[in-house]
Amino acid sequence: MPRDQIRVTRALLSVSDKTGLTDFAAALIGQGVELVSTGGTHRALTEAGLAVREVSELTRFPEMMDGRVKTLHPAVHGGLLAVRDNPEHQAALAAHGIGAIDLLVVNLYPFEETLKAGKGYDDCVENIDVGGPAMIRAAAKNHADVAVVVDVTDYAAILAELSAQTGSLSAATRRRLAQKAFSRTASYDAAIANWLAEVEGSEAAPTFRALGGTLAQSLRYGENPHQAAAFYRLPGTLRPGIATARQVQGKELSYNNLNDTDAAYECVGEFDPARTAAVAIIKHANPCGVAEGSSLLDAYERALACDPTSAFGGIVALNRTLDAEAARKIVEIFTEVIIAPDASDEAKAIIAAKKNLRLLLAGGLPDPRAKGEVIRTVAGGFLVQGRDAASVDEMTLNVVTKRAPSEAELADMRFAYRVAKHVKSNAIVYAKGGATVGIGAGQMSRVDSSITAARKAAEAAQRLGLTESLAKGSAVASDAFFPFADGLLAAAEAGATAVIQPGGSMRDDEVIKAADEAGLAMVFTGTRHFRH
Ligand SMILES: NC(=O)c1ncn([C@@H]2O[C@H](COP(=O)(O)O)[C@@H](O)[C@H]2O)c1NC=O
Repeated sequence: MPRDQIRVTRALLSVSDKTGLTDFAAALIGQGVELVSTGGTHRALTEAGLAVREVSELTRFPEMMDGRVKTLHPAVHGGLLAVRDNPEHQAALAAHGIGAIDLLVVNLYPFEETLKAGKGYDDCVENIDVGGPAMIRAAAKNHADVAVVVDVTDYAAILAELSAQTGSLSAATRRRLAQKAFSRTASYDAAIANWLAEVEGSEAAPTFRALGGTLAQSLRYGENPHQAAAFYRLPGTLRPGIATARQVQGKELSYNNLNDTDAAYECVGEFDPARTAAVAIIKHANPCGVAEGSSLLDAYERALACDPTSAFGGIVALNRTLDAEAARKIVEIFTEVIIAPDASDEAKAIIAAKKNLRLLLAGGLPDPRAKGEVIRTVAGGFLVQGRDAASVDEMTLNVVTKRAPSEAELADMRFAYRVAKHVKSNAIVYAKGGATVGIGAGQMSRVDSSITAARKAAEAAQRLGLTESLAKGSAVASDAFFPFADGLLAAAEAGATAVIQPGGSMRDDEVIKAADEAGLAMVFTGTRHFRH
């Protein structure tokens, strides 16, 4: 186990982000610490009137090759890696005139920021730090004798400890700093590896997978209060979504809010704002109402009508700039989160009256066709797959029944299939006139989802004082094939006249026959939209 206290007598500072640097360095000098630093850091410190040696004095080499080589030298790495109570290491230091370094302060070239700024290939390559991670890893390995600081937010705590412990840092602090240092270099390298994979187009299953992120938000708890949780942002994400959205107002977001808002925004992203206004209302990551409309207000009212009971306490996602009319209507019922590309000032003022209501502005809509990866953990591992970027607009719809769908039925089929992609399997969606009228989600049997969706459509009609179910004359979408005719017949009984499904069941013939007998028009897409 490392010695408990190490006295800090010499520090090497090499930082790209110079926030808080001069105050920190001045306080270190005040603690009697000798400072060494690299070019730009040295410049900043001397300009502030601080006494600091340049690293080239130690290495007896100038910085060269645009800074690609400045600290990659035994005079630096020997000073970081030497074990203090190892006589051979000490003899090597003495023989080569190398001084030990007790504290390393490094933050890296801003690779992630360069990526985020959308800079080109050459800029990204130039911002891959090599000497910094090498020093960080050396100091972190040798945490028995060396402390390594990689985060400017740690400066204050380090100074407090140095001053409380008369210039020393404890083993516990050094271990904590070493852990953070290795997490930093790992997430940095992950960002680089994933960027290259994106640029070059990676293999489907590379031997090694790097996953790295930066804390976006500590969360009070996870899905349940007894689960710890936090939200991490992947580096370089430019696609608008939950991780890039700006929270304008409202209570702190919870784990469930983040998960549900993600589902809501991905769903509403299916609807091109240049073509139509659209709203998705989500509960427990499933849509409970989705609609297009002549305006956001119209779309919201139609989405809400599908299942207002479930919509209570839901997440509302809109595909256009939130306007005052829609905002006024949305705040009439309890809503957890609203997410939109933007909001008018009037809409913001209306939402502001509800202090707890979270308003997130994402700056744009996620492109549902954009390639990307989705990752989920399983016990002891994680699963990686491409995002479901398939769109019904690009599918060939094969009419398999005697009756071909009408134009209106085709439009409803497409709408229903677009929504079904975002409903947990087994997914059944009834839609009419560009609005869902009944959704069955997450049932273990497809026929149960059909029945649930039909019940929802009947209840929606009752609420409106109508005698006929809203499913009457609707199109029904199924995310995967009907294995038997029963689910399809349940839909026909509920009043659907048109069916869209991938097809591909061993019993497709039976299902098609049942559809013909019920007078339905049915199309096969050939593409499944499972979502588990
Ligand atoms: N090549 C090297 O030997 C090297 N040593 C340190 N750096 C980085 O240079 C930056 C600081 O440079 P400056 O002090 O010149 O502003 C730090 O982000 C540090 O991680 C290096 N740069 C890149 O690899």
